[in-house]
Amino acid sequence: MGENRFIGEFPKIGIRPTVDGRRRGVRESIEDHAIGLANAVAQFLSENLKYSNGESVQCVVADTCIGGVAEAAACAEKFRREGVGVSITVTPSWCYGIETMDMDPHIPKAVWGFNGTERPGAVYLAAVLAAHNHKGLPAFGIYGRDVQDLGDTTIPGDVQEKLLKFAKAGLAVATLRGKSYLSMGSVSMGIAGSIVKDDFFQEYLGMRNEYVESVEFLRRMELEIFDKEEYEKAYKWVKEHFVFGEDINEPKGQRTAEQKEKDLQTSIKMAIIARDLMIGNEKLAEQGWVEEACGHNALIAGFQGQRQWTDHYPNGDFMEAILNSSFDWNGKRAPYILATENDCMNGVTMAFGHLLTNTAQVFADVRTYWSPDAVKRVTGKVPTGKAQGGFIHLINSGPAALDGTGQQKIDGNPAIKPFWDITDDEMMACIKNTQLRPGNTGYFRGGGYSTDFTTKGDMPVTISRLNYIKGLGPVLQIAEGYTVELGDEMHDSLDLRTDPTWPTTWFVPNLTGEGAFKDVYSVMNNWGSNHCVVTYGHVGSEFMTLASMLRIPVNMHNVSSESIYRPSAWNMFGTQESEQADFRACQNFGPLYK
Ligand SMILES: C[C@H](O)[C@@H](O)[C@@H](O)C(=O)CO
Ligand SMILES: [Mn+2]
Repeated sequence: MGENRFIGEFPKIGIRPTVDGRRRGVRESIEDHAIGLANAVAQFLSENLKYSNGESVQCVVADTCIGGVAEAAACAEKFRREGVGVSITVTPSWCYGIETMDMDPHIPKAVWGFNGTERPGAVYLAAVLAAHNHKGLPAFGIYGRDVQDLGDTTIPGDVQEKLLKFAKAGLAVATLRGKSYLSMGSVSMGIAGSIVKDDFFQEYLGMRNEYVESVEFLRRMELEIFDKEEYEKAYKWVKEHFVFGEDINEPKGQRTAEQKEKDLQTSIKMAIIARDLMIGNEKLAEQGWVEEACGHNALIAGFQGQRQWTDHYPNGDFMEAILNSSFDWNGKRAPYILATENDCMNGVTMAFGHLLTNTAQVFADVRTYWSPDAVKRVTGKVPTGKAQGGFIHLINSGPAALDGTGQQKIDGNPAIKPFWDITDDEMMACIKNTQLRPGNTGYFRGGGYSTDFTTKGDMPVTISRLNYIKGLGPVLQIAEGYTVELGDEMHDSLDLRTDPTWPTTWFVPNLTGEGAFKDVYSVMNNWGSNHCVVTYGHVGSEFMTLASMLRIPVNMHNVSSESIYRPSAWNMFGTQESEQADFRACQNFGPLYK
């Protein structure tokens, strides 16, 4: 379908059928069932999961059943050769735990112990999970709720759910590994999130850090180190399809028509150059720029922008918005992950959301909690419906994907979809509902174009954010909720008090009445930084599964306890106060790549 932008292949899922190694009767009687289960899991996962380019996820099954150490080693060797990044062990029977288990410390692991009783698959499951815990190699247990008959290779619904949750998060872990975070510029406006903690990237994510100074954009523009044909195409596309909105600057702060035209051209060139910096472009090699053609293998990047760049050159808003979207002048394609203000912690959070859902992400400032009283004081009206307890204004110039307009649909409702499910009409609707507006020249003295839109209401979304705490390391916070619409009048009076050329999302978290989710105010009050990421869907539990694989504790969430899925070892740190147990488990096992 789409391209693979990165060096190497997408990680595969390795399936390991394990059996009791006793030949002359026992092994032979269960092998077919074990292989049948392994094939069923492989088929189920490749039918239901896609890589970020839209292709089906690939599974590899071990060449033989694994009854002992020699076969476990042969399987590990095959998995290494095949580029397996995630492993799932399946069995209907008793097997020998420490002789058959997957010992690779970096590969996320799950074990499905068949719930039958003719043979003791669940006994193995318990034994092998104990072995994983004993050895500090956390694994996810999968034990179906209802007993199945010997020989049955159907995958029950509850097992399917766990397989998918595990595999999605596991593939995200394996995809991040070996990729780069590319920092374009340095720290923006004193924002701590834009201090790139290389130890965090290396030890928690298995990623490399790369750095280019923003002056590289100037060099590439001046020496025309970009595909000029592509630039012409992009320029035409932008002029033809985007609505150009009003300039809200005071007349003396407005840029001239000539400057604005130049700003638009620069903005488009910046988008092409940033993408080339991230993933390379073979067209550059044809022009003799072979080094530049290679790119930085960057799955995530950040652009400092403010202030040195934006004080003199057009802002990065168009570049950030279009790269983070699921489409551009070349048509629909996976989003590139680009954080504004070089907030790498939000950039990583965006990558989590993208890899778990294959959708575009909305990067935003967590700007304002509007209480019902404050809304009444300012507008004379009280908010109603989902917004009645107040709401949070998410708004930042730049990096909100245009998919965040909410103009795509699932079952007739506003949604954000993987690029391969987006129709041409939906793509155009995202564009038509966005205005390119001359940036606020008080902030952006070098001009540029911000992307103004308002997110459709009633979308189930999850906001999240990784924070870095000295002495503790990274922690993740999550709030599931909904986007809301306020009606034109209320929207205008609240939005116009802010930076109205920026994209706005009105958000209401789901409340539990307790702790940080006591009310909307307390969610705002407990947010750990100036930024968050909006991901389509209620996917908090997917984030939590991923965080546990990376040993990142979750310090705040409103995910129901039944849908939380973590390695079995986590229960050994306490089954009642799961938040504290998570902290202790993460601390105990330490970063995945340390
Ligand atoms: C214009 C301002 O500097 C904004 O960019 C500011 O509100 C932020 O986004 C801070 O994260
Ligand atoms: Mn910001």
